[in-house]
Amino acid sequence: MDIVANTLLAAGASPAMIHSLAEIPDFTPQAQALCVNVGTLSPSWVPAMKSAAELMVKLGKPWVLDPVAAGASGFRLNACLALVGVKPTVIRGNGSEIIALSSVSCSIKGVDSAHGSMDALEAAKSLARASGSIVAVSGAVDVVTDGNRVVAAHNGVPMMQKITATGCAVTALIAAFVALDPSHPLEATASALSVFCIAGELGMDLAKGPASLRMHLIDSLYGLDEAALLSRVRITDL
Ligand SMILES: Nc1ncnc2c1ncn2[C@@H]1O[C@H](COP(=O)(O)OP(=O)(O)OP(=O)(O)O)[C@@H](O)[C@H]1O
Ligand SMILES: Cc1ncsc1CCO
Ligand SMILES: [Mg+2]
Repeated sequence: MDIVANTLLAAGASPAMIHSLAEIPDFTPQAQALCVNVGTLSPSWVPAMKSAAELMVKLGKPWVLDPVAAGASGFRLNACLALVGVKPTVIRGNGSEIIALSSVSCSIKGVDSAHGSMDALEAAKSLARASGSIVAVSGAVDVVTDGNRVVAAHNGVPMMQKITATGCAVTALIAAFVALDPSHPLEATASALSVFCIAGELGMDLAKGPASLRMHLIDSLYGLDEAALLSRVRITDL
């Protein structure tokens, strides 16, 4: 929750971390986008997540799902599948999570991925077609698809995997980007992944290891300007 909220603040967005079902009717209509993250899921949170997602759909606003460790337990997988049924605008996971959600058999080793993003490309396309969501798979190359078109975002550094919840943070950043451009969710998703990964590259130039990268990534995101972005961004069609 810390790195997610601070990533959003550094990017100029305004985070609010909400769990209680009692607050959904008052709070959700004020949000321009919703990010649902099942990382530390407990049973009482599931109705709040579903209710918030349903309200966003009713209001015609975007919502984004991070299916953390989706295949690691039946409880998580069922909760994630129920949330996919509420039509997320975007689903962003690592390779193992997208493969699990797409019902292709796979082995899970916890919240980290045992699969590269390219291993999950076909799973991502079929999940996008079945759900109607944009599906993004993070990894050395981030892939984003609507089920037909596939784009790849090539920025980032491997050390980002050594900071917990960089994936969660970039999912929240995707929600912020989709809020600004709701009619282009694929482009907004690829852009958010690129921006976050370029901040990682700039941060890595100053970092000594994961803890200082975490700090420098957030500082670099805060200070990122158009010139640095345009000189580094690498998004291609696949
Ligand atoms: N090998 C890599 N090279 C470059 N960038 C990477 C690499 N691996 C991950 N990233 C970037 O790190 C960020 C987190 O992606 P990752 O796939 O590790 O998410 P995740 O497994 O869901 O992480 P978490 O569960 O800790 O939140 C993404 O922005 C991704 O682009
Ligand atoms: C380590 C961890 N456990 C539950 S959520 C989370 C953050 C990375 O997804
Ligand atoms: Mg994750």
